[in-house]
Amino acid sequence: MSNPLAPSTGTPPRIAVFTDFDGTLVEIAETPDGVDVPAELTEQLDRAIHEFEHAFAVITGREIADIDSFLSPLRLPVAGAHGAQRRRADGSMEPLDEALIRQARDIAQEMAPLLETHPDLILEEKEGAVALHFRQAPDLEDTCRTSMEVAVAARSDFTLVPGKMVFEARPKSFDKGAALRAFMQEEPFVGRTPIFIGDDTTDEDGFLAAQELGGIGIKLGAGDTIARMRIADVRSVYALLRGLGQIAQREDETAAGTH
Ligand SMILES: O=P(O)(O)OC[C@H]1O[C@H](O[C@H]2O[C@H](CO)[C@@H](O)[C@H](O)[C@H]2O)[C@H](O)[C@@H](O)[C@@H]1O
Repeated sequence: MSNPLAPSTGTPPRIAVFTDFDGTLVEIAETPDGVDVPAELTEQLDRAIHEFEHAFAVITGREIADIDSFLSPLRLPVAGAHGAQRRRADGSMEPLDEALIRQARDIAQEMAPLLETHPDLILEEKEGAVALHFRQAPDLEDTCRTSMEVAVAARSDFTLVPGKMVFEARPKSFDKGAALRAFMQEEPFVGRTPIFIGDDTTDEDGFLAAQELGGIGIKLGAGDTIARMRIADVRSVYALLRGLGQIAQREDETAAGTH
């Protein structure tokens, strides 16, 4: 597939757009529940869905239910819990192995004593994944890492991924790259050129998958990355989505002869 931003001599490739959520569509907040979702964002995404002919999905560490709640009334295709959960564009769910759900629950339970001792820590128990947040207690970073390492080491199906002031346990068989590849095999994504936008280390798998499929990874902010493009911040993501949406719509109108 060709680079969607390169000069094209024929019909421009249609794009499929994938974005991370926290730190990409919304600014990082002090707590997982504390994020501010501006009305401008849901309006922008509502437009984007139509401009990208529904080839738009969120790929996130959050649970799908969280994304639905934050972006209500939108119900987008979403890969949640780092891909362990996946809702396709037709609304159907990819089933998740019960054993993985159970193991994630067990990891969460093993963190209970730590939470009792340190109430500033926040635990998110997700379907198939667990996040232990230490943003309110940065001194406990090493304690959190060790506790999660021990829990994950006892379960060969799981791996530990560090995020922004958080340690997350997720199944080894899922990551954001695998989620992007799964979407790309389905309508309306199939045959399009993927663009993945993200800000965090867990987004690197998404950048790699997008680029291996002929598309582009776009990283927000500083830090090492394999993404081929970089933009500054969340506001730039809104501007990028607006611009890409306008181009996609204009190309459709031109192809339909209405321009
Ligand atoms: O893949 P993402 O969409 O980037 O989700 C990654 C994790 O994001 C959330 O935690 C992060 O954002 C919180 C709110 O801004 C912040 O308080 C926390 O310190 C960050 O780590 C979310 O709570 C996790 O479940 C996601 O996995």
